[in-house]
Amino acid sequence: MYELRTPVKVSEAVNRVMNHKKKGEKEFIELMEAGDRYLAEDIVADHPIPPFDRSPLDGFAVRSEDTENADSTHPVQLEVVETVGAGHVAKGPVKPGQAIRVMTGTVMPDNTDAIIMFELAKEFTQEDKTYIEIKRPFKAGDYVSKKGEETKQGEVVVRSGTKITAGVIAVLATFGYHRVPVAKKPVIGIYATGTELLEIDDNLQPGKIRNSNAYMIISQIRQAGGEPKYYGKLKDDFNLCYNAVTQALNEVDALITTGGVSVGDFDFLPEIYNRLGAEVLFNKIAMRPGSVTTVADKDGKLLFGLSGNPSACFVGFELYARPWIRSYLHSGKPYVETVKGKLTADFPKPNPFTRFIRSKVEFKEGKVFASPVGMDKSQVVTSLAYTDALVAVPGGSRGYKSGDEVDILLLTSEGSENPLKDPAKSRDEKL
Ligand SMILES: Nc1nc2c(c(=O)[nH]1)N[C@H]1C(S)=C(S)[C@@H](COP(=O)(O)OP(=O)(O)OC[C@H]3O[C@@H](n4cnc5c(N)ncnc54)[C@H](O)[C@@H]3O)O[C@H]1N2
Ligand code: MOO
Ligand SMILES: [Mg+2]
Repeated sequence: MYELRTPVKVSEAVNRVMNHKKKGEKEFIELMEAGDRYLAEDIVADHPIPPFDRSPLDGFAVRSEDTENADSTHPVQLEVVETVGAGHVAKGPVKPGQAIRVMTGTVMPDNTDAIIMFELAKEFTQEDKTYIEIKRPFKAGDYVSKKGEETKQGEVVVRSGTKITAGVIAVLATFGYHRVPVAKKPVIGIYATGTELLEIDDNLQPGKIRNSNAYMIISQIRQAGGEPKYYGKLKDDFNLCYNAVTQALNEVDALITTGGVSVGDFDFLPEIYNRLGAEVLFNKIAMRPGSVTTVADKDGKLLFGLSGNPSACFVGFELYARPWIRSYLHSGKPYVETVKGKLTADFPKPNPFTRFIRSKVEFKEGKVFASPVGMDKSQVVTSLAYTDALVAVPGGSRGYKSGDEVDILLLTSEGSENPLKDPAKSRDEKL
């Protein structure tokens, strides 16, 4: 006899998982290794940017008051007394009637307050001295890049929980972070269960299939920012599975299993959670695929029991494991980002439960479009190759037509601060 399970809504299942979220510790790593990690501290400017008044152009640094009366009929001539490149500091202060030739990035010489770009100054030589002629006045501050105009000292420039992109790396380097405070990656164990599973280099045999889920999950964990620890595959044998799960739990921050979580005679995960005394957060979700997704907590460690069906396994990971991993990484945007967009094809199947249709997203002329990819069944693996979005359609709907507005979950976006909502029925379906 199998137990009757009570399905929870998708949003409720996400909530229950996130009620058990944990924040990873902080660790310091080399800047060169920090790409795609998550900041574990606010980055505060310990100096202004720019750190000094500087020239944003190749030109001449002048005292603006010397140019006050310049016009095309009464040009002003200034003697060029020095040439300074970026990285150098002018030797002396500029006296009335003098100018200094400076390159882009050079600190403003003392007494100068304006920059005249090369193109606006006529240069000439007279008796071994160089002069410039200017035919218009310049104001104090003209073309000067002011100290702190970009960032003031003490400003928070990047918030803790931000994913470290190339741009963040530039900021970290600017402020001298050769060691970067990042959130420690959660170690996520993976076990694939199923007597039918072959290694990927095995030839097919009657009744057997290759284990694709484990490798898919490893990749999903990496993309979410976690550290996968692959333990291999297990035959459907209760004691073998129970011991393996118990052992692995000692070594990981969370454990993902695939398969064996439904109501079949050889689906042992439910009894394993029971025997472990784990708190089962839910064991049925009102969604397809992935209705059997089960999550349990054993002494503060989460066990994600993902379905054996590849598409159900994929979706279960994205909806429940990914936000947990992202919040472990301190991400301020742990949830999957949802946008409104249009379906590009009919999806005539009625939906008793919320359905996540594997899709490919496109942005055209400022609008978002999602095209379902391939067969929409839990068992399917090949359509996953083209999936970068999920179209969420609500339970109880009659099916959808091309052009209908739907919720689109963007799997390659950094994420959202807003928890995933259950998709709402369209207005005409409610009538
Ligand atoms: N009587 C019922 N039967 C089933 C129900 C139900 O409610 N009542 N739910 C169905 C749904 S929905 C799903 S989803 C599956 C879930 O099954 P399990 O999570 O227990 O997974 P398995 O039984 O172990 O395998 C299912 C399927 O997936 C293949 N598989 C398993 N592991 C892998 C892997 N690592 N790589 C690739 N493919 C894998 C396996 O061979 C099976 O074909 O249960 C339904 N049944
Ligand atoms: O629980 Mo399922 O709907 O075939 O994945
Ligand atoms: Mg099963």
